[in-house]
Amino acid sequence: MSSAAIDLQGVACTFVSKDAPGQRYTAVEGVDLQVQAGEFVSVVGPTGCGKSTLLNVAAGLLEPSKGSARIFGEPLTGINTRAGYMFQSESLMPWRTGIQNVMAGLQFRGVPERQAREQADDWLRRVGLGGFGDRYPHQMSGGMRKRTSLAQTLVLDPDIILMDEPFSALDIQTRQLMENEVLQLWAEKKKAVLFITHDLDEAIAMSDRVVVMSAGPASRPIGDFAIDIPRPRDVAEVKTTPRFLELHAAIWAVLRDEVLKGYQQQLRKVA
Ligand SMILES: Nc1ncnc2c1ncn2[C@@H]1O[C@H](COP(=O)(O)OP(=O)(O)OP(=O)(O)O)[C@@H](O)[C@H]1O
Repeated sequence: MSSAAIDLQGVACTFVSKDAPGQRYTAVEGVDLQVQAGEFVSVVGPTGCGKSTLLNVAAGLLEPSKGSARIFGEPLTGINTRAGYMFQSESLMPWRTGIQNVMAGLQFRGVPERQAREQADDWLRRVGLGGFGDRYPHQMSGGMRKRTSLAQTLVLDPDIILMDEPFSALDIQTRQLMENEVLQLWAEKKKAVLFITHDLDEAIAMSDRVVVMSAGPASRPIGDFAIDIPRPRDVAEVKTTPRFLELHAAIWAVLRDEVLKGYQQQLRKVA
């Protein structure tokens, strides 16, 4: 039996179609995807191919219509309690300060207030926000809110981190800083990461493996590339190396047609 951190076998997800409510739409089908403990895996693919759907399956937020999800060898039933999440959208509670946001998950788990505050304070410092814990989300920049979200996720010390385009709303400089910081924090603790992104450069720069999904319907992985660029990496610097460019060309050769198919489908939906 596989003891991968995440092991999706033969996963299919069928929804009632958003465009035609009487019909059903199979977003993903026949998906086998594993993330080993300590491995950083990115999933790329055309818009609407089912990347977030797979993440939701791994999170236990969505039960697959077919197939199975196992977490460290155990069948996943209900919410994946070994995982922490970071989504594209804001996850901070606007009525709580930064530190109160970071503490919330610990308090929910029954950690006493003082201990929770100490751990939250420590994580705020590690993400570069020491001394800013008393700010409310509306008093923070987009980058500070992301850092706070990162602290909120990591303070719970999850074995698996699920990230769905966490930095897409950030400007390019802040984004590169955050990507490097995530890599540094990941290198310290080596959690399993499943990272969803539209951005092939980001996927290659961050990951051990990049999985390419086909265009929908019934998307499935059609490419699986080991990223053999040495670590530690600086996400901006690696993009100029010959190996990065080779990998980029090889992956883009697979991804390009799917992106075009995905784009055509979007146009048909709009027409
Ligand atoms: N709850 C749902 N009900 C109906 N259709 C859904 C539901 N969730 C997802 N879908 C459809 O399944 C497909 C895959 O969606 P998903 O959000 O997983 O794609 P994605 O690859 O993450 O997209 P993007 O790259 O644009 O973020 C889309 O066509 C979407 O409309």
